[in-house]
Amino acid sequence: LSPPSPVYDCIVVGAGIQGSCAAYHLAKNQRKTLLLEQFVLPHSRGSSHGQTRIIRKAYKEDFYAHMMEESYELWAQLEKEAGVQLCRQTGLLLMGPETGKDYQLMKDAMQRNKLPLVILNPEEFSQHIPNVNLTGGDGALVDTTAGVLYADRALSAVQRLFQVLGGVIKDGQKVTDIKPGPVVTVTTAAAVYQAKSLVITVGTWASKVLSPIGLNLPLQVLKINVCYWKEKVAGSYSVNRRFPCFIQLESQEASHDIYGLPSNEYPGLMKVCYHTGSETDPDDRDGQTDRSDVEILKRYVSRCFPGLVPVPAVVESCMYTVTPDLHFVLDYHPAHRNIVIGAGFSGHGFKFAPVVGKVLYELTMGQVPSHDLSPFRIGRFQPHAGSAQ
Ligand SMILES: Cc1cc2nc3c(=O)[nH]c(=O)nc-3n(C[C@H](O)[C@H](O)[C@H](O)COP(=O)(O)OP(=O)(O)OC[C@H]3O[C@@H](n4cnc5c(N)ncnc54)[C@H](O)[C@@H]3O)c2cc1C
Ligand SMILES: O=C(O)[C@@H]1CCCC=N1
Repeated sequence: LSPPSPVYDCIVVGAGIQGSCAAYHLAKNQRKTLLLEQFVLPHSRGSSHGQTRIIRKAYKEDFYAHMMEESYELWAQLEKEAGVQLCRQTGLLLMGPETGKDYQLMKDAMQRNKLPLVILNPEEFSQHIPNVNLTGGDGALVDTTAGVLYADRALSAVQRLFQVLGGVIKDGQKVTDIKPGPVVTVTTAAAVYQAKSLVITVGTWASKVLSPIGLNLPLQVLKINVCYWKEKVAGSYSVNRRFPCFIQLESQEASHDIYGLPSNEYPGLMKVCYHTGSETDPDDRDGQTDRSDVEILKRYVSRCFPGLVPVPAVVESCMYTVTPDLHFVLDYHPAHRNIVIGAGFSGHGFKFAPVVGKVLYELTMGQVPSHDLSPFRIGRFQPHAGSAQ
């Protein structure tokens, strides 16, 4: 007979970057914590895999800019604790119609928040960034604080730190049942676990996990084709030459943003992606084969990045979980205050993970969260539901 499982202070379901960061903060604050993951780690079936993500303070909403102030500090602390480099500063080039709403809002917010930025006029642009064609009428600015986050490395570093702090990870254990109560009971195929509180951070599986416990959120799951493009001259868009990350707003080709990161993980290949995709079931991601976004990217790359071969050399897959307003969900379950949810990261959540982990920990402890969580409340979808302060 195996000994009964202990009652944990907290169980975190889902070991992507958000759940792993929440687990890390719990363990750091002496909470006896279990992190459950359905797949054997590491895996590439969710949203946190792949080698790179953009980190930036350039946001049109002040609340994101404020959260990023702390997130940068927490990433630096994690780098120190883990003894590995997780961020590399390259700057972020933002391009978009000078008179367009998004470009103006972003520029205004950066100036309002006194973020370091450099505005480039067309002459300065072609002098400093000769291998990109700036569209006529587009403004260009650089968020100099921005750069590349090493995603896979960050995820394994956080999970390792969590274990060093005494946390327990059980992978290959899909949670199949959650019984709410003062002590929450969580069932996997292998075992039954109990905890005083539960954090649910299951990425694109959120609807599947939350609806059996009475919560239906308006989340859409999108498959993203992650495209890498070959440099005609190897190294011309390389991180080693400090080529910046970029975001293109309102391009001629696309109704959604296009973004890219310098060549890095696959030398000679630059990552350029479309910030949307086609709806999918997370358990059948590879069954979604729509590539209309790649056609949009080919036209954009051909026009604006003349130093790249305008056909992707590598296409990988990832998924977004998108809310109607593109803001996250960080809140208590409306009916169970000891169940805390982090979901709907809408394709831009990685850079916030240390601060998301911290506020999920604070909600679990019933503490006043260190950031205003009103933009992230479940009640914005369900006006009568209760929510975080
Ligand atoms: C192509 C792409 C580019 C992106 N670019 C950026 C960027 O530049 N900057 C940025 O900040 N963000 C970016 N993002 C967004 C960012 O990567 C995500 O917001 C973040 O990774 C979401 O993490 P998560 O932990 O919520 O989800 P996930 O990483 O998917 O983690 C959820 C985990 O829960 C597990 N799980 C699910 N159901 C169960 C269950 N029943 N039992 C046990 N475990 C379960 C899953 O297997 C998974 O491991 C990008 C995302 C993609 C896809
Ligand atoms: O979050 C980010 O910075 C990137 C780039 C813009 C679109 C989504 N992810």
